[in-house]
Amino acid sequence: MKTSAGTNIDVKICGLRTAEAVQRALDLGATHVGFIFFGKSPRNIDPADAAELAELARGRAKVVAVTVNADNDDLDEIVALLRPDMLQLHGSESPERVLTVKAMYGLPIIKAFSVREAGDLARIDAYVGIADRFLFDAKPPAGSDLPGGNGVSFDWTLMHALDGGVDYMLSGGLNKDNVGEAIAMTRAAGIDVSSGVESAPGVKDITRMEEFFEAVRRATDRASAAGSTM
Ligand SMILES: O=C(O)c1ccccc1N[C@@H]1O[C@H](COP(=O)(O)O)[C@@H](O)[C@H]1O
Repeated sequence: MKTSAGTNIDVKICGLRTAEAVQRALDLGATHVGFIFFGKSPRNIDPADAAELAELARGRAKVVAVTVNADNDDLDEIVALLRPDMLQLHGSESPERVLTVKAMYGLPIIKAFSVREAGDLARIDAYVGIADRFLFDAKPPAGSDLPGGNGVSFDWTLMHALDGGVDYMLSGGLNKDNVGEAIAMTRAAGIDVSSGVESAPGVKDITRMEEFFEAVRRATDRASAAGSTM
């Protein structure tokens, strides 16, 4: 998303399920639109339905298929129908599995990692040069069925320990009230939100999306006024 100050930050709106929400996300400046293929999620969508929605985004934003430890049959169906620009692997996929999936479809991979403490970041080492982008999300709360989309944040100061060259998106409990602080604190190249722009699980709220983008715009403008190279 290009801000009024001319800076760039990627904004991914995840878990879209209606044409209205996709259209509004695009109009507001989403750079990535995410579709969730995980049966336990309230945002789960049938690949054929997602494919229809993806046509609205084609050429305007990157279409991202979000999967969790998906097998080849499921991935084949999702990729064939959706024709995503990127795959987000949000489970416990090994580096070898990421390499295999990347080779199978020739698509860039966003590999998600759940973070609670500093040691969790070391897990990315094995994926450097394999995953195209990292995504840091909070660890799910105890008892949750979902590896993501839980609306919980983690300690963003942990990101300060990352090598400056690591290209990553930040997610986990972002909303209009905290996204500015998250951007200022981490200088993430992209942010990703799902439940923080919903009125109920799986139901995107247009006003909340507008407020979210406005908060991102304010934060990036502040960062650019302060001389950040964001
Ligand atoms: O959103 C989901 O339901 C979901 C399900 C399974 C894997 C990932 C999922 N979403 C991802 O979770 C994070 C953060 O979500 P939230 O903003 O805290 O609700 C985000 O990266 C989504 O892509």
